[in-house]
Amino acid sequence: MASFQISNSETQIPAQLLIARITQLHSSISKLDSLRPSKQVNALFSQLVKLCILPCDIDIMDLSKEAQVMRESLMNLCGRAEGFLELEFATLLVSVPQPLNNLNLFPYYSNYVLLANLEHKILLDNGLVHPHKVAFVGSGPMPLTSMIMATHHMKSTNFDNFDIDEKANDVARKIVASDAELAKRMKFETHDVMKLRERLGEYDCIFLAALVGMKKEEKIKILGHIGKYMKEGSVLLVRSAKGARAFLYPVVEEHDLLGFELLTIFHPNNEVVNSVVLVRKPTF
Ligand SMILES: C[S@@+](CC[C@H](N)C(=O)[O-])C[C@H]1O[C@@H](n2cnc3c(N)ncnc32)[C@H](O)[C@@H]1O
Repeated sequence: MASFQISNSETQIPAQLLIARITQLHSSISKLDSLRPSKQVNALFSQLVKLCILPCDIDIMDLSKEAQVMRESLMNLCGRAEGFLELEFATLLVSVPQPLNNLNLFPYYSNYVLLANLEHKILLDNGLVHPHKVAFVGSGPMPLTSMIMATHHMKSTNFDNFDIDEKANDVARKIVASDAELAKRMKFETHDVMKLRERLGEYDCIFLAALVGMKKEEKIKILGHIGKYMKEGSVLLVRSAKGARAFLYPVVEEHDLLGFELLTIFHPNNEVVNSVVLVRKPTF
């Protein structure tokens, strides 16, 4: 297939052209020996992210079967690479003094700052002003959202971070430990979200990371499980994706959120990748 460069113009990119280019990148990424950070891996993924945030009128529901299979594979490759990137960077970070002063060196730090600002504004606009307790499910080795929220927006809130991966929690705990006040408010526990039950009823707000529940049926099961146990009147912030960004992350649609009151769905058009879906558990 001819290789072509897509200009960064603001005009819409034809969907077929974008899908062809993403398919090329998927083929290159699939052939990599490792997804751990390297010059080659980083270059391919940054090209992919740049493509997926271009203005393009693409609906993944209209994809061909072949393109749907490629998308599933690409999302998993991206999720694994993101995990490796976070683990490698977090491990490096805890080897230097004052790790919290160096978060901005993380490649996607500015995206997370923009995403946290957006998510905080959406929470404020929907009446969540000073939450006492917040849970972040799928916090990872680099819990940037919790840390940015706790230090910039919710300065007296307690964050319980849950991740299925003990290694992720160990290194995340070390990053935060360098700030005694923050460490008091930031806990990290190793649990599969599906094994959390009454605990989920303790929170005013629960964040569900985009990478928790990669397949549609898995995501719906997780949403139903959280909905069953979260306390009435509390809110759930679900990260989703739209358009070409859906080649990077799973899509959560309104009809996936049975039993919830939909408060807002926000789709970014800047360098932020995730869409933000905010729902509330109704009070009966
Ligand atoms: C790498 S982090 C990336 C978070 C990213 N910023 C996002 O919004 O998705 C995603 C984390 O979700 C965790 N995870 C995946 N499935 C999970 C589950 N069922 N329960 C708890 N954590 C899970 C993974 O271990 C991983 O560390």
